[in-house]
Amino acid sequence: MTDDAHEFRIVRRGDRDHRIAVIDGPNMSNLGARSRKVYGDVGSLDDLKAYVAGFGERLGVTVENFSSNYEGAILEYIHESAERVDAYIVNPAGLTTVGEGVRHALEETGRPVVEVHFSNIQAGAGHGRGLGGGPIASSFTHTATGLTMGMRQYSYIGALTALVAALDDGYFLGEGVAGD
Ligand SMILES: O=C1C[C@@](O)(C(=O)O)C[C@@H](O)[C@@H]1O
Repeated sequence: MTDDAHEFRIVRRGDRDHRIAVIDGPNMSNLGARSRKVYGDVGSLDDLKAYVAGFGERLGVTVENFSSNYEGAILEYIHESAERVDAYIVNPAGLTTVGEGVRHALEETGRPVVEVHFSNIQAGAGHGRGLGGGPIASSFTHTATGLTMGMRQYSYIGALTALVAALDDGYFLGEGVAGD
């Protein structure tokens, strides 16, 4: 197969350069040294950031990466970025079950928020794409716009692609419902 066989063509219904913030929470800075079984072969958090930003470029949007091991730093980033970004993708990582402050800050931006995880955090113990120890309950999902998980780094690509389609779709984000 040629490289071309692995490319896919991107056709968007809009052409606006949306700005999408991708936030990685505590422990993601250690990505290169984490469990291969759960996190796959991404070499480092910087590699992940470059991969997601590069995909954003191909989609015609701007990806703004932010990561921190400190909850307060994540809160301050959300507060100061809310005016300029169109949507958030967040891997709450170590804050997944306890991140009420971050969840609330994201909710208060009024922007779409897609939660992402490498693993399927709801999978049972022994599931190939789960965390190993069995399911955990995210405190983010109940106010998120959407969720992608269980597909390692591709969860981010799924979130980004769906968000761009949604941002291009005036009905999705507006008051109206398609068909109104
Ligand atoms: O750090 C992480 C990463 C994670 O959010 C994931 O991407 O699968 C899953 C969380 O349970 C864990 O604490």
